[in-house]
Amino acid sequence: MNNDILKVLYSTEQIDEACKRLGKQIQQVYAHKVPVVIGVLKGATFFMSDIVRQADTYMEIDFIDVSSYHGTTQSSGTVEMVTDISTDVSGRDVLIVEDIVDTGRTLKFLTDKLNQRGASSIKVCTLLDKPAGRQVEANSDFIGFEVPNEFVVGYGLDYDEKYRNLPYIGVLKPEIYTNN
Ligand SMILES: O=P(O)(O)OC[C@H]1O[C@H](OP(=O)(O)OP(=O)(O)O)[C@H](O)[C@@H]1O
Ligand code: HPA
Ligand SMILES: [Mg+2]
Repeated sequence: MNNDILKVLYSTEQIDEACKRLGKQIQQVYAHKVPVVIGVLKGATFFMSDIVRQADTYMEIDFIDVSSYHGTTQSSGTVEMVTDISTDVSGRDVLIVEDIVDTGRTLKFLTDKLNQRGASSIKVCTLLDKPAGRQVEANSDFIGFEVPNEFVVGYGLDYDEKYRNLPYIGVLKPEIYTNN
């Protein structure tokens, strides 16, 4: 699997540092609240589990599974809900935890839905922000790294459902895409 990587963008150590930094920011912002922290499956699996343990503050956690890339490097343009949260977010402070904001469609879908359900505040923490990919407006409150306009894999991010278990974030060799 490692042989498929062209270059590493963010090492395990850099990701750990970003999680510590963002966790402390979240701890401060929610010091006197009990937010519902929602991890967006599947990509944010590892980031979610790492970041919540860096914030020494009360919180509830939940997960939502949405999908729009379906194994490819291009957004289908339509965000589908696979599995919803079980928490009632009405009147609650919500923090969405994403692995990446690219076109912004997934984040818009989620913030629209949570607003409709009456969340009293919605903030967003994303490990990666790819502003060059943006198709719809989508802003994050806590950002780990701003990534260049390349398709990235690892630490939860997939290509064709694979590479999520790489402990770092990188770019695949071009032949991996062309051979698929
Ligand atoms: O800003 P966008 O262009 O909407 O892209 C960002 C979203 O796309 C990916 O999810 P994907 O649909 O691939 O599902 P997955 O997390 O299960 O891989 C990623 O994990 C984000 O949730
Ligand atoms: O660059 C990416 N990599 C993996 N999944 C993604 N989903 C949106 N952008 C990306
Ligand atoms: Mg994906």
